[in-house]
Amino acid sequence: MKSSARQRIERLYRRKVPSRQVISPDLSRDLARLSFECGRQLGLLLRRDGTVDMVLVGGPRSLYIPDLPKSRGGRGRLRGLRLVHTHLLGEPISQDDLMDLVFLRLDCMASIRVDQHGGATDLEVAHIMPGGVQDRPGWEVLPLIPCYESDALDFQELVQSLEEELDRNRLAIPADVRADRAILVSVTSADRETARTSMDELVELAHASGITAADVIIQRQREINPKYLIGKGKLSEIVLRALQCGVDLLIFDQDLNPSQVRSLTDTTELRVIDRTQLILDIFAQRAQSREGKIQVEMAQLKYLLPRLGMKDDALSRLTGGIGARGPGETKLEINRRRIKDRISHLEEQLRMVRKNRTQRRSRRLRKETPIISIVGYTNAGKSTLLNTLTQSGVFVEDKLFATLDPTSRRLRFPRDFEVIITDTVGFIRDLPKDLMDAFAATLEELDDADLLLHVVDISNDRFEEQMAAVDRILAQLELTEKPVILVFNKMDRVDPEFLERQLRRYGGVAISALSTQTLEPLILKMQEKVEVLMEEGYFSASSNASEADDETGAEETAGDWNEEGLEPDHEDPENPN
Ligand SMILES: Nc1nc2c(ncn2[C@@H]2O[C@H](COP(=O)(O)OP(=O)(O)OP(=O)(O)O)[C@@H](O)[C@H]2O)c(=O)[nH]1
Ligand SMILES: [Mg+2]
Repeated sequence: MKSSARQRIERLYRRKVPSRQVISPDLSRDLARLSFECGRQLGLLLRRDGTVDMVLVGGPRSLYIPDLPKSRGGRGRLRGLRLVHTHLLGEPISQDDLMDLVFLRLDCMASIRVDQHGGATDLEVAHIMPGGVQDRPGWEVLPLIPCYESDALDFQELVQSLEEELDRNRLAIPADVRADRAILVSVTSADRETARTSMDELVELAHASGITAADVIIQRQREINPKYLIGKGKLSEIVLRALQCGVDLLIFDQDLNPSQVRSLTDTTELRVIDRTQLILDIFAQRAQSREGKIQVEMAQLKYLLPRLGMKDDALSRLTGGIGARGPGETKLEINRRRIKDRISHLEEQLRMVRKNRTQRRSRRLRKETPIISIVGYTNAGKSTLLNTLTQSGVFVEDKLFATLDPTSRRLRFPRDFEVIITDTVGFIRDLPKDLMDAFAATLEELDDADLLLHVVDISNDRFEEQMAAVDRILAQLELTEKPVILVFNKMDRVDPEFLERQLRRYGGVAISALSTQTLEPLILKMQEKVEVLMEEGYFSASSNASEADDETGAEETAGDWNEEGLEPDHEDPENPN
């Protein structure tokens, strides 16, 4: 470019537009002329007060906007900058222009059409639509205005009404809810039904983490480009929705690799987390025991590690997690070295916690008390069942993952023998590999279980899928050899005929964990199973058991064995927990 042209372009920085105008007629004329002479698009990023923030020089057909500094105000706000640029071929506002309008949350995007003599003909202005109407684009392109009349459009009024409407949208939501809202996004090649199902679960997971879904966007595409994951057009829709809902958090149903997170956060300027991180967040909120907490922190750190080494700001957004519950406090604190040190420290602690537990457990094993463990998909009603069975105050809540730590209680059967019954954390489909360890640790107790109660929420439309997910995880944990009672819970919520059909098909017992009266068949079945196990000598491995056998002749009748064999335990004050 000639140096005279360069000088003239630089002088644009000194220009100022009256604050009521998008652009003044004389500045649009000068911009058109200069742009025509260099054969390049020129653009001005203008502040609200009409001063020039940045002068942009493009090619004949395009303009590249560099990274803008982080914007004020954050969510639900316009950036306070507008872009006015030239279109040398007299072309209308383009798709790219509209994308920039949305991604940069500009006050407005304007183009000056330049004719073949370098004259400024018309001004075209587009702005975001704060209202968000279904199936309508999130922007509006205003009718052309002749450039010499460009001062007729009241820019100040336009911006004010846009911001007012955005504020209204935002303020319509109570303040305490506002902070914890997100747009849930799924980008998938799966069929509609699968995508929907998975999304429903993500909504539930978000709920369990205390987050409301402001909107749900499912993008099905045949092929997924791993680099961009999602097309620019769709992404702009998401950014618009976020702006319209006053939300700054996106939760993806797919696991995102580090570079996907980076490119998404960079483009959208929103916080982006994936399903794994959401589950980790839930684990972090719910973990009670020392081991649970250690496991969750380890999983969080392991998730973080490969994501280090990206730009600082992206990292802080990443480690900020949902409510800054991530493991890191400040940017500086986080580096690979420290994280690795922390992980080995945690591993060491974990070894110690486990050793203690093994000792505790072997004490318990010697006592010969059968252990029954309740397993099942999350929200199936496991804790409720344990509660009702034992009248104990185990934490029950209508959220996914209400339980993260196994809770044990003693239960005395009608025939007066005792078992230990343990609750477990809910299983979930597609548990990410990295979470499997944390999850398995909370389930290690299951190794000791003599009998599993597989609780199924029969009132859930997808109970079969959930049963399969649980079976899969049991197989992964190598627990398939254990005897299982299939328990169809929430029978109060389904049609009796339907229930009958399922019972015929799968076997098992139906209950409503909420009501003690319905539990009898289950209790009888448990009793029966435990007795069978006892008859099979299931508990006679240790020396204690053979002593008991000698004294009571357990081989003859299980009843005798029950009456006397476990007697000492009834008074044993030791809490198995
Ligand atoms: N209608 C009905 N609701 C039930 C029944 N059993 C449990 N629920 C409800 O289901 C929800 C989940 O119960 P929980 O016992 O917390 O489920 P959970 O399997 O322990 O869940 P996680 O610990 O999160 O895996 C609660 O709102 C219970 O009140 C039932 O028999 N009938
Ligand atoms: Mg529970």
